[in-house]
Amino acid sequence: MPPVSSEAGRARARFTFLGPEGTFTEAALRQIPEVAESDVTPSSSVISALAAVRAGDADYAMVPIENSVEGGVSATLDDVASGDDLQILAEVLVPISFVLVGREGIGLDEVCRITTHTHAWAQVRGWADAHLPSAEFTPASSTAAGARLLLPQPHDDGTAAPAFDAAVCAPLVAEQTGLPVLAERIEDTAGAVTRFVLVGRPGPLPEPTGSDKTTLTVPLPDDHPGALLEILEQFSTRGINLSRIESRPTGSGLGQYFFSIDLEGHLAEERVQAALAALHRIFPGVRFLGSYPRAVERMVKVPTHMSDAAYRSGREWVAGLLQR
Ligand SMILES: O=C(O)C(=O)Cc1ccccc1
Repeated sequence: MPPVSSEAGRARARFTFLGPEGTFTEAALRQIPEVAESDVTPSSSVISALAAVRAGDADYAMVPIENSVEGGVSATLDDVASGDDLQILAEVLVPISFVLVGREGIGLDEVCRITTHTHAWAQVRGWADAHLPSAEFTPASSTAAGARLLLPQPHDDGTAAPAFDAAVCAPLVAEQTGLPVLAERIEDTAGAVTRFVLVGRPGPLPEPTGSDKTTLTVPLPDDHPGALLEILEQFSTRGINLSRIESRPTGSGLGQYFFSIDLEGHLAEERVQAALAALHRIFPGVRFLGSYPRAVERMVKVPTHMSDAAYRSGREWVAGLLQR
């Protein structure tokens, strides 16, 4: 990422994340070296974390964007697609494994009410169907927030039972809270990975590394036949590979969609600039959400005729023709 910057006059950068302490998002944030020297404050939702950045109450927010099993995190994809512009500065991958923690004194066979984040539930549903078929699920704002609902609440006199019997969360949360672990490694798919992004306000781009991604959203006009094909053509004719493309409803009516796209390349590259300029010509609502290094390095192989040198030489040739 570019050098971490804080608002004028403030010495330390301010980071926020989908909290509370112990979420997978916090594990992602702790992978950013600059965080050790910065102020870190949890947010209670993805939307409030991004709102804090937009309002200038935080400089950066870490939020989940995509899971290898469950797909896109709609709260993030939708929020960055509208409102004041934001910019992705880095991506982080976190391997995901879940435990089931219980409220004090409960056994696995007594669990009737489970809470966790919807993305966690989607990844343990098979295990829950097999082991706790009649348990009822209630969504929580995050895995760690769900687990904390099993602790005696500050206003309790100790007689009220928690509203839930068990929660699905990271093993770290069991250590942090002392909640008993009822079952371990309960994910249905071993090796699941969640991708998180560090988001700031628009500013300088991270330097190109040759192993970069660029994220965009493209709203689809409903009177534009072949729109998807036209979007894809801008990338394919310039040899640009897409690593993610998904459609999301805009929320403004049935049939209104935008595409959320990750492509392999950096805005500093001529072929990416050319594709974006063409997209903007056809779909003026296109939104640039940042160019940043891939978490796992994979150098992009650019065909010779799509290289910066080839673009430059084409431009110079045309300029020469005009000067004859
Ligand atoms: O709730 C969390 O801990 C999160 O960070 C969101 C999430 C939930 C499930 C898998 C990955 C991330």
